[in-house]
Amino acid sequence: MKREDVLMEALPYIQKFHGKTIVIKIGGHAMVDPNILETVIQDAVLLRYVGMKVVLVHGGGPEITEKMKAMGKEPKFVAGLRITDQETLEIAQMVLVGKINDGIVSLIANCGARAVGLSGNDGNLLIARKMDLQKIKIGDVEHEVDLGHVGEIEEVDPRVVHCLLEQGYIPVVAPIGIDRSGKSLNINADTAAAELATALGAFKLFNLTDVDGVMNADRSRIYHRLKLHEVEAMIEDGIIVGGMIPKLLGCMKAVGSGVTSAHIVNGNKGHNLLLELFTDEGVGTMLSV
Ligand SMILES: Nc1ncnc2c1ncn2[C@@H]1O[C@H](COP(=O)(O)OP(=O)(O)O)[C@@H](O)[C@H]1O
Ligand SMILES: CC(=O)N[C@@H](CCC(=O)OP(=O)(O)O)C(=O)O
Repeated sequence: MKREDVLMEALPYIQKFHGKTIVIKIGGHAMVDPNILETVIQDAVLLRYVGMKVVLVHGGGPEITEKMKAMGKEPKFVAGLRITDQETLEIAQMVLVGKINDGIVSLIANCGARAVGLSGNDGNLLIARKMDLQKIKIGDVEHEVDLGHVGEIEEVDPRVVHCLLEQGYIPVVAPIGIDRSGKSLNINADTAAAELATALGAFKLFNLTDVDGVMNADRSRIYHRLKLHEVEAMIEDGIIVGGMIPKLLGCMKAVGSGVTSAHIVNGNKGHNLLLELFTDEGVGTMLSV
């Protein structure tokens, strides 16, 4: 394909997406290489300059795990959610708000746009409540597990994000929520991104992770297009497991509540965000109703 053909293929998409809101979740596994993260940020800034309203939500799971291990703590997960005691919550806040959020805001500035970092307590953005006990099966016996300071989002007040978008800023959101008494809660970043996309009435939700998309049972191929009922069946059949569960539950909720499509894309491959958005074939998995 000639270089001008690439641009001509993108043009109708650029026109269609102008003025639309896109929520991009950058997973911790898509931030391991700083050079790749910089490419993702360059893409996000480009989207902002072609007239899209860009909101970033970031994770940081691998870095929280690393810090926990360095402090002699063993990380434990239930259905992709981290069991969070008081010390783990403090580590998560330090890593997510103190380090990663700040780093992304600086990277955006280096790429020539303006960003503002937020977490769930800013403008009551993510109001949550402590998550109920989770049921897990060990052998034939069902156990109830308390996840600790893990939040389930009750309400999103997107006004602070709207204000920033109107003023041309890129909001960068860390997945820490607050409960109604002002206590912080650790929230899965995929869930936070999906709830935010829904509350903003976003056009698209993007999930940048470390696999090319949603894969089949033996991980030999990816699905480029999936419908809600197909994903439901894949979760039930155990084809979708671990960290992919909150990702897809979030995408399903967003798409079921009016977000036109949700995309799972490999964030570790250069400019995949642009390729998924602006080419006919795309590169990852697109989920729609
Ligand atoms: N059906 C599936 N297709 C692709 N990946 C899957 C699937 N089920 C589970 N996974 C796992 O989900 C992981 C992505 O989730 P996670 O580790 O939480 O990433 P992130 O930090 O980007 O949020 C993949 O690396 C993969 O191991
Ligand atoms: C409750 C819960 O699991 N919170 C997550 C928050 C960060 C996150 O979701 O990061 P990724 O997107 O990189 O996985 C955690 O502690 O790992």
